[in-house]
Amino acid sequence: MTLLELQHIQKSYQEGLKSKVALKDISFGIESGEYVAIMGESGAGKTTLLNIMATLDKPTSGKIELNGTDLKSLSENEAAHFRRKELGFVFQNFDLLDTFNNRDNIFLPLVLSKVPEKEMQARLTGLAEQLEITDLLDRYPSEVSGGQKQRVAAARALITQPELILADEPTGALDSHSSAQLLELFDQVNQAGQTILMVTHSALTASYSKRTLFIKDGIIYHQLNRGELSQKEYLDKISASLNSIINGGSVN
Ligand SMILES: Nc1ncnc2c1ncn2[C@@H]1O[C@H](COP(=O)(O)OP(=O)(O)OP(=O)(O)O)[C@@H](O)[C@H]1O
Repeated sequence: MTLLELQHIQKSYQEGLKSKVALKDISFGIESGEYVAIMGESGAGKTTLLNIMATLDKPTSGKIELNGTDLKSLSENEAAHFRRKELGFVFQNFDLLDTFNNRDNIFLPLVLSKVPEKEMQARLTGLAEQLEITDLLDRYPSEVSGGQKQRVAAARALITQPELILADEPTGALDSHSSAQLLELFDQVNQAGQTILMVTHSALTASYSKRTLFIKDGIIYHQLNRGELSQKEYLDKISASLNSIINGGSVN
């Protein structure tokens, strides 16, 4: 079943009198249960694309549907409701609230959805252990490191068990041990049926996905499927594609 469908997405930003094209013509579909990475050079339009899929921004033209809902037609209120219900965000700017401790930050989306406290606690225990944040739950976001904040934010995104997880550089602030843990957790939730779409600069992070899309010049320039490849073989292919794309060579 197609979960997310983008057709001829174009996005321009107004810069004074000039208009700058960030996305020229993007079309692709994501099936329910897929695990997709999006790569591309700095400025290629990855965050722009993610923001459009997250209903935080609207395309200038083109069609985008999630589970049959036309995301372009949602009002601000409808978009907020939609995000809470359907999406889990693991974004770079964490967005944790400093007036709540980490536990309450993680619980916040469940409180908004009126999930009983016992159920909230049950969901948190395993997640916190896997992300190694159990000892940090009583602290405030300002009292933990950038990498720890990122793991708290990941717990907050995963605890709602959203159908679609959108991640922007999910391992950006993490050391290699924490990165591997988060990516293993992503693997598990993906195997349990949740769909993941992540933007990353890291070929290693992308090698955990099942499919990698490369953006260049505002279009999907190339894509790779992991298929039966080992993670190492897939990583080598991603790195080779990235090199060719950056150096202007051909990709295969
Ligand atoms: N609000 C904005 N106003 C004007 N231009 C913007 C805006 N946001 C992004 N851009 C431009 O659109 C292009 C794509 O930006 P975007 O942030 O999507 O790239 P990216 O691939 O995520 O880059 P990075 O890897 O560095 O985060 C860039 O040229 C950027 O300068």
